[in-house]
Amino acid sequence: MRRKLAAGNWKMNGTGEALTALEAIAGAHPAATVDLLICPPATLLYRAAQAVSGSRVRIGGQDCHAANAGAHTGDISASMLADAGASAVILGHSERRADHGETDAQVCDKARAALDAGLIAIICIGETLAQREAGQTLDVVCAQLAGSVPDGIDGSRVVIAYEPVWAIGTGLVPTLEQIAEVHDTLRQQLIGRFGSETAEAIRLLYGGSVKPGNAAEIFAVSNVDGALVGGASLSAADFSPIVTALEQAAG
Ligand SMILES: O=C[C@H](O)COP(=O)(O)O
Repeated sequence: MRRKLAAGNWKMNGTGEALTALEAIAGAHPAATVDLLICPPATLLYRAAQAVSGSRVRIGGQDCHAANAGAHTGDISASMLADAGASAVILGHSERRADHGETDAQVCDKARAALDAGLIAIICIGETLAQREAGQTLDVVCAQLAGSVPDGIDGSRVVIAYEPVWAIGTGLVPTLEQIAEVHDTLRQQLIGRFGSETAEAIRLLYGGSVKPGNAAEIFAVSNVDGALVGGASLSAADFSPIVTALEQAAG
């Protein structure tokens, strides 16, 4: 049985005072029945990990380099994230694919490095609006899935986040039928590649304008195992009701 996951991606938001929000999130769910993860900027990782120590909240990074160490100015390796207190890392977010030209092959290499460092790899995929309107959604996400997920994985340590690019930060959300179509297709693709046991252990998150007002209906969709939340993860007032909705969906 997959354990549901509410993950927050703070993106390039937050300095020291944001730890107050993190502590509020942790304090709101002292006995959470779902997994909770917040991914702050790298500058806050260590302090964030200290701040949630002893709580149900875990801390994650937003990217890592594929190499373990070396001459890569400005980059951070997966083992460095782990050393700072992270237990997971987001990889291949559409903002990194767009801003830094990350390819599926690079995301795959990063995921392998993350898994080797003992982190959970949260691999993001999703279509643009133009691709959606051209009827290419399933082809696009299946190609990203095939290219971004390494071979030989432990399914329990891999998370796929389906994030339609056009739904991120826009307030636009796919219909529940559209979410179900993609998530069901992803599950079938994973079963075909890895077999049922591994594929059924992989959690599939939906991301893109998840808010307290739409979380419950999204969490009721088949093969939705949680959410990757951007803007609404920046405050306990917004994130906490999403966590509660996920706990209710978990039963
Ligand atoms: O990683 C998170 C996503 O990009 C979603 O962001 P959002 O909830 O602000 O739309």
